[in-house]
Amino acid sequence: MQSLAPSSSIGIKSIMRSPSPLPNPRRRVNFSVQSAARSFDSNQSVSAAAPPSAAAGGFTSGGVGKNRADWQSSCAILASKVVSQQQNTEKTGGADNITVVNGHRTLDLVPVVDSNNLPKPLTITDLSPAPMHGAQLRVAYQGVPGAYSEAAAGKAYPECDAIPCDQFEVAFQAVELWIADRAVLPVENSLGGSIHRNYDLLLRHRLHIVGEVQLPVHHCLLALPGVRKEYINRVISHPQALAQCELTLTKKLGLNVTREAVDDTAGAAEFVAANGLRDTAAIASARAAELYGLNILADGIQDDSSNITRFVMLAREPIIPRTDRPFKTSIVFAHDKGTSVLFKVLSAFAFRNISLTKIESRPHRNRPIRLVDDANVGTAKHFEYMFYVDFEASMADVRAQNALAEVQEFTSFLRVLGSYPMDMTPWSPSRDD
Ligand SMILES: O=C(O)C(=O)C[C@]1(C(=O)O)C=C[C@@H](O)C=C1
Repeated sequence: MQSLAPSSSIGIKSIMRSPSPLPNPRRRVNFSVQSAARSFDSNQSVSAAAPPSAAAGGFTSGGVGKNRADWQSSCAILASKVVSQQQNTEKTGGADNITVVNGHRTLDLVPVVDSNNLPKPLTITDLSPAPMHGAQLRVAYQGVPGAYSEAAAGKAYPECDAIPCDQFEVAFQAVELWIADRAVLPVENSLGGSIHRNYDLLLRHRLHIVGEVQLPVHHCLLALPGVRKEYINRVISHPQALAQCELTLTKKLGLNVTREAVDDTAGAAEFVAANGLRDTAAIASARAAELYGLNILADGIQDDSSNITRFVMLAREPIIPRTDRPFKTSIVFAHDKGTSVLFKVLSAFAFRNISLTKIESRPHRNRPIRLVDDANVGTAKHFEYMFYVDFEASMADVRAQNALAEVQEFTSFLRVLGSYPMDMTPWSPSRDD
């Protein structure tokens, strides 16, 4: 269900799903482990790697989302229905197909969109029963069909059965509970920056990063057939997508209208279609336009042609790191003596000529603030952080092992989130630019 929520601090109103009910009791899962690869954590525990076949995760060819009907029936997915919204649209009394939108008369060409055939996102309440295991790799993503995350799942695992989830958290849990085999989740965008929620969830859950994919994100402005740009008084989409198109919307398209945030881009398209909103446009993919029967009013509306989102692939077990192709390793660490450790950690990589590709810091939830003196008396001195670092080396590389051994001496907490093949796909700008 969706309902209107108050404006966010950046002045974008959110259309959010109502709070999900509590999860069903979890099923405990057991799985065999092998001892080929190690991952460090704060307790110096060792977790094991999957065999290479599972590790590779199936980079095969084909389409996304086959056997959706099977998936739906076996999981009894709850349909998340959108609440009809009061529209700013008035129908003329007599003429059958004429609609007046914002004072403009237009032919009413609203198509009958039957999105019932599309898989509905998993919700937290769907997470108890594991469905029958088919041959295809089941890949959880956040959003509804037509979301960029679905495209990323298809790029990562071309033959996969893509499973929509209504929240990132649900995608994590779907893998943990064996409902899905992998999750593909966005972590950063070249224009909008990091998707912090997923950094926090990576720490809270015990999944391993087993790969990455970079997806060029090509946004379109979508509206119901017959609706023209002049009729639009609201644009809705995922907050990242709104941010990625802000300049184009205002400067190029002159759309100085209300923005509202929704859970994902394709969900915005579905919302416009399902509610017959003739005064609202959605920012989403061309595939979403096709799936929900919308027209593309403008194509390639991202502010920069190099609009790329990086997704990570998550699995229950790590892969065996290799050195015969470029690998990346992601770690997270903290130190109970504050941030001064950062320099030492970074130098452990610099001395070994290991390039860093990303540094991110997040608040340390268990220890948010550091106090002035050891007796814990006095005013707050500074915030405490968890640091996330990605570096260009495999855990099978001795340089990386030595660097991490050194890092472990400086830090009070260290966890390897994953060591995985880098996405080396050559990048080219979006179609129109
Ligand atoms: O809304 C979608 O379609 C998504 O897949 C989510 C998401 C994101 O979280 O950043 C992914 C890629 C784009 O950058 C915009 C939105």
